[in-house]
Amino acid sequence: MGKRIYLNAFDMNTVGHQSPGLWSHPEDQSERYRDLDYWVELARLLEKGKFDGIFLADVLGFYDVHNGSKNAAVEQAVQAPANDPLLLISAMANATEHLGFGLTYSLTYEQPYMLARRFSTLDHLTKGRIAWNIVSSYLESAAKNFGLEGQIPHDKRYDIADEFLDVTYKLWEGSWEDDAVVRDKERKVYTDPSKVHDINHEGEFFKVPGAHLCEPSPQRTPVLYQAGASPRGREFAAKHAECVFTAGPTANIVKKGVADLRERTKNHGRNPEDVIVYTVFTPIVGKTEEEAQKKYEEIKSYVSYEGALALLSGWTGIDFSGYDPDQTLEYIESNAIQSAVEVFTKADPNHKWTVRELATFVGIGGRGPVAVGSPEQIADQLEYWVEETGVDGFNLAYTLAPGSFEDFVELVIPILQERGLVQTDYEEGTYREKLYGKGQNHLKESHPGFAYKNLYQQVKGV
Ligand SMILES: Cc1cc2nc3c(=O)[nH]c(=O)nc-3n(C[C@H](O)[C@H](O)[C@H](O)COP(=O)(O)O)c2cc1C
Repeated sequence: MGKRIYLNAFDMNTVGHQSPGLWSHPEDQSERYRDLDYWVELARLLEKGKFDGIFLADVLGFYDVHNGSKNAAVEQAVQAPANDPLLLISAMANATEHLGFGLTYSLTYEQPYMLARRFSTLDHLTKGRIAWNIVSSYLESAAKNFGLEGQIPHDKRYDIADEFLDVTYKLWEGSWEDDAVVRDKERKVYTDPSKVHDINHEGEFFKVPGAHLCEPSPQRTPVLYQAGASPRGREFAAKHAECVFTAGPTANIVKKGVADLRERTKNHGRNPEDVIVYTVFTPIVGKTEEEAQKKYEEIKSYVSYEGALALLSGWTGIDFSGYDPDQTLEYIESNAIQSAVEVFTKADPNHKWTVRELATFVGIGGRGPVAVGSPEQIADQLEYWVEETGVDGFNLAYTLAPGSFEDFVELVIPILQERGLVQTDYEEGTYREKLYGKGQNHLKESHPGFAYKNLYQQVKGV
């Protein structure tokens, strides 16, 4: 058996997600995002295919950089309209037993005290199957609607994020002792108050004097996802993340990013292999290669060029409307996703991307590769990417929802299972146990959040 490949379905509570224009394809049902049954059916399908998790992305504003307007994004449904992903999870969890839920929540527009409570609640309700995709947001339009003049500068967002995480670790790990809750009906004591500690946090950005409002949940700290890819972003990921997401057009580019991340992880005193790295990948599978190619050609004809530019402009912070389609992209410092500019400029000096090429590439599945082929060919490609780049798994983007996931579960999963590359059944237990092994409900000792475990208890004992 080769190395186990981890699989996440990559989705968002919106229309079309990573493939602008494809919502208009007759087979696409992503407009059913408004319908809870749609999500419940999807969760059941993914669990049938033994996916590790569903990763729900989120943004808090319109993609309005292109042409200085939100019109293209609104018209072409470029990650808009977008509903809140959190509210889908209870229903999906109730319909499944093992699937993990990766929920994106931006910390830039949230207080740590509130966010910690949301995730503890979800960890209880999912029986320990929740993960937090830590983002600090990249859209100017979001910042303005949360009352800011504009976005907080790129690297400062990560400084704030560092302190935010410290506060949440204190709440999740340090505030309630393991045996604080006794639920003793005879003595009429639910919780021993001497075992619930105020965290007394007073930092540069946050002040949280009190105790966590929730009792300890199965995982305490949710599984931590992160996708920062700029140097500062990778530093943050190397320190905090248990699962890291990356996206790049070629194996060589992704490989460099993975090696850099693992090196940084080591520098933080963590085992580089403790970080599970996923890259974005979009499969278009047919029963035969010809069928897949036909599907691909058809899918391509539904991609929206304007929509793809709107998406790309939002990610990079660059307005492409003034560019000639044959003009090449050069590196520009940006306050949005710096790595989105970098992978298409600096990362491969031998390849200059024209705007047209970029839009065509991004139009299907965003910033990751598209693989077209028979089930065996797709399985070969996944194996190749793992071997070539050092990633541990994939965030599989869809072209048509839920058809892409149905095809994958029906056609590709059995082959991957036969090759011993993906799980044929789930481990029991929490999401963290399913990723790291039995008994691993909580953060590993080498993780910075672990230091907060029993912190206040020790202080009291001094
Ligand atoms: C696979 C993947 C998924 C992402 N999902 C989100 C998301 O849902 N919401 C968000 O605001 N940012 C998302 N991002 C962006 C990153 O979290 C991060 O903000 C971005 O890469 C900017 O950081 P950087 O400049 O350090 O790369 C995602 C990135 C990747 C690679």
